[in-house]
Amino acid sequence: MSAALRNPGLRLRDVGVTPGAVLALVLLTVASQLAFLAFLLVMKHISDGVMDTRNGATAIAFAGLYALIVVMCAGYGHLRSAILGAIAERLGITLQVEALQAAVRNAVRTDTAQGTAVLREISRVQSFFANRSVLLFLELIGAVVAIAIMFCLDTGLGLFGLGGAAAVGGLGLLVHRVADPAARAGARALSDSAVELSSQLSHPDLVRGLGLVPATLARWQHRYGAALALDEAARDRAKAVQAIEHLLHDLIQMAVFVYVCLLLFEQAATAGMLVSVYFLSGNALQPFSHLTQSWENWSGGVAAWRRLRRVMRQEAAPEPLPRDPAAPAGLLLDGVAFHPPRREAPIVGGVALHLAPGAVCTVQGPNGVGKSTLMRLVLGLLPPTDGRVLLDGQDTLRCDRESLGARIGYLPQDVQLLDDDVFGNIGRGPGAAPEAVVAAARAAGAHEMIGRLPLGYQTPAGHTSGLSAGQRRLVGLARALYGDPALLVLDEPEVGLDGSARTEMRAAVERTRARGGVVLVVTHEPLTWSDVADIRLTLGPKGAWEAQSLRPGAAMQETGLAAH
Ligand SMILES: Nc1ncnc2c1ncn2[C@@H]1O[C@H](COP(=O)(O)OP(=O)(O)OP(=O)(O)O)[C@@H](O)[C@H]1O
Repeated sequence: MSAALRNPGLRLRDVGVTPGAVLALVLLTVASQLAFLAFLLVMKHISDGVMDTRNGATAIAFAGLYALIVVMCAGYGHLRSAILGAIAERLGITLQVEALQAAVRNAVRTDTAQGTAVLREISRVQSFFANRSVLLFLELIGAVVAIAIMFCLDTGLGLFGLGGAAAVGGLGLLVHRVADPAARAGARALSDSAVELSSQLSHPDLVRGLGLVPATLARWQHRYGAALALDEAARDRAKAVQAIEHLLHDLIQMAVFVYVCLLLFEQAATAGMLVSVYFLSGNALQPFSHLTQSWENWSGGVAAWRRLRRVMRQEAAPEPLPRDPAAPAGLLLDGVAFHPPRREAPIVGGVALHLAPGAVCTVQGPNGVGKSTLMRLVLGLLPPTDGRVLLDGQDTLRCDRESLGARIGYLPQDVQLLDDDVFGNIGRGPGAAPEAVVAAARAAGAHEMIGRLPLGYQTPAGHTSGLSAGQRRLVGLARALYGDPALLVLDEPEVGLDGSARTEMRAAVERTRARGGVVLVVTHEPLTWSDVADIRLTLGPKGAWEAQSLRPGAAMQETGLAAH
């Protein structure tokens, strides 16, 4: 597809990672490091000067200074978290709508549910920003400064700091190598067992009706038990290695302490230095003990961000095209083809057909031949691999979706009603004019049925509403007819409807034709529509198609008559 893209690329700046925010984070980290160094100086002065002079007022003043520095450090930390939290929130808000649309386009284009992975990527990037790992590099700078100060104080001390950081970092890497695969396997097994159970529970009638409950539960309990054991073993292993990590950390700090004690005995150090170096070594080691985990979060966050950018670039909304003034009125299928990658033959093979205003066309063919796919191409939900579809000259793919949506009525094969009441479903959202909703319901033959519902038009219609399949179909048809659409697409509309509902539906199609709308009906029952239809489009395997005029003078493009 060569459509120009509306979204050429997602930049970090668009989601709140502005130079100002980055500068604020750097300054806050530098400020908290300086506050930490000030804290060390205070500790040194209390230990060296005040202890010797035993001046109570100075001790109280230093204690006040100490409290101030602690409060400042907490304040800096809080501000940093607030900035990161705001970035994460803005990222979610900015991306959610566009990413959801990209996910839907991806799901329609690839015919898979992989599009939803986009939403997972967003929360992965969000949690990366909300997490301290994002500050890894800034904290490492703090640790390097701490080691440099240790070197300045004493070369041996510096070597202790450097060696300790390497040892803690190395152990962290080892811990990660040992504990991480097990933790992942445990988490995956738990999530798989939950997915399995919920997929079984989404067909409760089938599971209960066929007496599958005990077998389902036994299977799930077995899987869940195994997953739980795996998860617990991984946790135990992680706890054990974490304890070793803490021990090493404490041992290194203790070794530093003993080393400075020895310097103290040789009068090469002071008591103040002893206290300060203890804290300094903690600061030097701390980022290294989380290094592997933080690095993992970094690479995971960056990879998720890259995948997100790729999908959003690939699935960007096509740039709307202006109306083609040369195109005839009605619906024009201009050599529409769909040949997905990795399929030997096309599913839709270059259909060329013009349906003038007021034409009714039935679409038929064996199961799985591509009828619904053709309807999705017509509605602009699926980008064709070749050709285009124009409704009154407007490309149905490269268009403003909202204004085109208002000109289209679509009853899919599997009617989905939204989690709203009957009124909101027919009126396609809140704020619809009541007369237009009732007119659409009457046109669909659904008004009487809705009147018999306990809450009438206010009856909830979502998937837990308890409406019967036929009732849902009638509400779906009323939604399709709402606003007198210029194009009405009905995908196997007769399924599940009784005789009188079918008669109403045919009448609705005839009324649409009479007011100049184009109607496409996918059907396995051509006889039901034979006296209403003007044109018959028959699809065959490997993209073959044939269009046939059923009435003399029915509007159809000549080239559309050729069988491929
Ligand atoms: N986006 C897509 N990518 C790849 N293959 C697709 C895509 N959409 C549909 N298909 C495949 O095209 C084939 C035709 O499916 P379609 O639902 O259009 O058939 P149909 O004629 O409507 O069938 P039925 O009469 O059973 O409803 C199926 O094998 C389907 O998996």
